[in-house]
Amino acid sequence: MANEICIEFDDVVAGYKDFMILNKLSFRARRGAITLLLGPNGAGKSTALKTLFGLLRPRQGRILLDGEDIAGCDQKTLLGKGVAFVPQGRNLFGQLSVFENLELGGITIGTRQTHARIPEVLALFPRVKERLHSAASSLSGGEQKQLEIGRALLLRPKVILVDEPSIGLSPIVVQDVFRLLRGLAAQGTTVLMVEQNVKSALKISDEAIALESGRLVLQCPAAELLADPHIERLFLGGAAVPAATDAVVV
Ligand SMILES: Nc1ncnc2c1ncn2[C@@H]1O[C@H](COP(=O)(O)OP(=O)(O)OP(=O)(O)O)[C@@H](O)[C@H]1O
Repeated sequence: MANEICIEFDDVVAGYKDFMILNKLSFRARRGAITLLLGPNGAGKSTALKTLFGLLRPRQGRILLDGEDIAGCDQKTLLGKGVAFVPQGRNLFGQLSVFENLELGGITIGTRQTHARIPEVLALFPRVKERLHSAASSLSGGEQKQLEIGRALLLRPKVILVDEPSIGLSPIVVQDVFRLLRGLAAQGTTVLMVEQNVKSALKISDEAIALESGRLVLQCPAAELLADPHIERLFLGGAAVPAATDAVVV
């Protein structure tokens, strides 16, 4: 199971209006692993997640989920297939309570099932649980991010897409969020993450994928990239590729 491919991008071209951001992007992500998307600003990392979640329709190429082409499916269909997305920034209904936000996360599975699953999600987040009837906006930034992830987990997704979860969080809280993602992966959830906090994210990731101008420039084990003394160069917009020994350089 550890080496099964869960997600595959195969020559995906996608963008906004006539401006293509992903230029024949191909990569694979293993089931139960954390795959980290890296690269300079504007490389297309968030666009890759959005395209996978059906927010952009690919102009070309295939996106396979467990071997099935899901390119162009809408979000409801994707949620039904077990794909959840935690976008960048704040995505809660601030005036609604924690509980009400969780209820909205279960809209596709019905009230009964949602209510049955809320306790299992809250068990992961004791601090959020204590604030169940408070307005979501009154939670700390870290608690809000945990609630967003919890809302996504209500659907018991097999794939979770997480875009820059550490933004605005203190280093300790970031570690909590990362530990949670690590725990989900250990239970078999496939995690695809974009994160600017590169070194911390590599420490909890299994695989690193670097994009540049919407193309794959490097795929290698996260630990190898972390050990590379030239790692910084990848994130300063240059085309430099570190000399990780097992790296697949495209
Ligand atoms: N809604 C949009 N309409 C038009 N262009 C967009 C839109 N969203 C993103 N872009 C452009 O697409 C390019 C890739 O953006 P994307 O957010 O995927 O990059 P990224 O690799 O995630 O970068 P960052 O690290 O800065 O978040 C950028 O040039 C961006 O300006």
